[in-house]
Amino acid sequence: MEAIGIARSCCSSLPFNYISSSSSSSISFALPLSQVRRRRGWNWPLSVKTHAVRVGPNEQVGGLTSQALPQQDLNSKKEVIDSGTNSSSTPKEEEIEGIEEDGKSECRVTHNIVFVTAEAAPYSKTGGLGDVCGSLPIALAARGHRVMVVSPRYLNKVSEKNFASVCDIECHINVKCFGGDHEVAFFHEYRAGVDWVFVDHPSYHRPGTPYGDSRGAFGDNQFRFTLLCHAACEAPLVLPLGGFTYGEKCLFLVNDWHASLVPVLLAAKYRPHGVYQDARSILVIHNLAHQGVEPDTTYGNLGLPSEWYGALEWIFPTWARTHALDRGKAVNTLKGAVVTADRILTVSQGYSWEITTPEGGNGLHELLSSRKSVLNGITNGIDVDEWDPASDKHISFHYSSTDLSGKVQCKVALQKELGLASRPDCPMIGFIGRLDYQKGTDLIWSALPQLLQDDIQFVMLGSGDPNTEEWMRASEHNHKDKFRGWVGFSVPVSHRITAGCDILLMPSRFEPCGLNQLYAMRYGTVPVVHCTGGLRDTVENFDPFKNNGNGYGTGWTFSSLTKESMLGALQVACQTYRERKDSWDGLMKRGMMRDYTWNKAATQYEVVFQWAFLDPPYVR
Ligand SMILES: Nc1ncnc2c1ncn2[C@@H]1O[C@H](COP(=O)(O)OP(=O)(O)O[C@H]2O[C@H](CO)[C@@H](O)[C@H](O)[C@H]2O)[C@@H](O)[C@H]1O
Repeated sequence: MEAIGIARSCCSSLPFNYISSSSSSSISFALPLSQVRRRRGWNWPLSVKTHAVRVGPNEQVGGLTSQALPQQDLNSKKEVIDSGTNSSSTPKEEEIEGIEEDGKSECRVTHNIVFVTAEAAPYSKTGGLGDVCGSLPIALAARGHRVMVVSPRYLNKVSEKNFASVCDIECHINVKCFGGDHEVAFFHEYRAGVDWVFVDHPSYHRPGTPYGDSRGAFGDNQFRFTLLCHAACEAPLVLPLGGFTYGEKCLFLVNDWHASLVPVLLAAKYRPHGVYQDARSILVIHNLAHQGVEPDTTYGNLGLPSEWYGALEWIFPTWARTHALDRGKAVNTLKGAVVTADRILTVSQGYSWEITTPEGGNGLHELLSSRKSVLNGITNGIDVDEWDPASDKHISFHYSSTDLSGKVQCKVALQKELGLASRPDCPMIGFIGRLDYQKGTDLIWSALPQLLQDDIQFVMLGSGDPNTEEWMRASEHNHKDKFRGWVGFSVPVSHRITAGCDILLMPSRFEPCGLNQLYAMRYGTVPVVHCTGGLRDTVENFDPFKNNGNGYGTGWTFSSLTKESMLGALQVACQTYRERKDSWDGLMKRGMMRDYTWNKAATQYEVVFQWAFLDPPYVR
């Protein structure tokens, strides 16, 4: 094990690779963030005033090393931070983009990165989390980082084939939680430069999605994802992937509540014993609406020391309690990560602000606001190979921004597939997504009768809320000539809808980033979206007069979230489609020509990685 020194007080202790900061006004240099953290008044004792610091060079065991930042990099980094931040603000995305030029090729400072996630496509996917954790690791590996993704090995009849090339590496560990020892095994595949590691346990082998089945969420999800987190903490220490472990100096990227115990475990279980002193963790929030909240009596099951209860403690407000004797006491897994992670990221900049407001914070806005100094947003990229209209294997005709002729052929093929009249000139609107309150499908439900009075075709693909599924089936029955409701989950159909439609509708109540509007724009399908979160950040509202009358924008954003404003935006979009072909062409082409690559986002992640290593890790 490497040399670790336990330290001096916060104020004086800086890891050896810090540069002098006495004249800096930047918070990152003037005040170690762990100290800022301690001043926020969170609900546990603040008495521990020391933390571990590295006292010597930290050689890695693995092949690619996490190096100490070269002095020259630190200087340029300092400039980036100092130039755009005042003493209390978070570095902005523009600043993150400011050093993007540097990152076009391979990254100069590489890390051992461990993604922890409940989903990673193509092995498992119920939504955007799977997409992101299936692509971003590959983009980071291509830039020189050593990357591992740790996720459960879900086996149901449908998903088994997704894990066909994954091998048992015959490494078993016992996880102590839920009152016993639970043996988990590790499976592995090295693909696209990434170590895909799967945690195997009988609780991951059952019909349904990763989270539930037709009867609702699985009752033991807290147990299943507790296992995942414990196993993910062990993986870098015990798995000799390619002959070498990742070792202790790694960077955990923990995604959503399912992975949120990882930073708590690092702080509560490992660091007090001298392990993972040089590791960092970044919480990536894809959706704050799900926080992994369970009764407080379950805390003892999590394998955490009792004195860390405060990190997860969660008291429901009075109005949210179920009866007079309900004291509202719970444990909130995501909150634990918000408290203990070294940095926090969301999947768009707009959403990173929204979650600090009472409207968007799902009860965590005050805590998140208190961590603004380590909170950033980076807009997701997309897998531009999987989603490429010029080569997509799921569509019969191909096209590009320079030759759009295949697009209308895709539309006619889709109309045929769905049994709708083949009408190349009829505006075709699509919706793809989870049938969930978040996605605003209730708005579509209430607006459909009015919408279908117009001469349009409308196709919805989705699964989720049973009532909405039933409504989709009934609407298809009642509007056979205009509406199709495809209930289920089908990636090929989602590609064909994205290619075949003219307009993609996304009336999301909130949208941390949103991927479908990005796919749509890449396919020349014009998004009409509620102006929120990542939708606001990524869809530029159409203005025919801007740009010397040549037009500006890639779609329509409507606000407020009402049936009327949504119908209004759709009406304008359909009218433009019918009457302004030149404007429509401009909208399509501008959307198709944008840069959606993960490489762009990956360079921004790298800046945040550097910031994470500039501060000492979280210790209580
Ligand atoms: N029935 C179906 N059949 C086939 N494919 C389907 C489908 N339903 C959904 N999909 C696919 O699942 C993905 C959903 O992407 P979203 O961005 O809408 O993610 P979601 O809300 O799940 O995730 C959260 O995480 C992502 C990633 O960070 C954020 O973009 C988002 O805002 C946040 O809510 C897309 O690839 C979509 O095509």
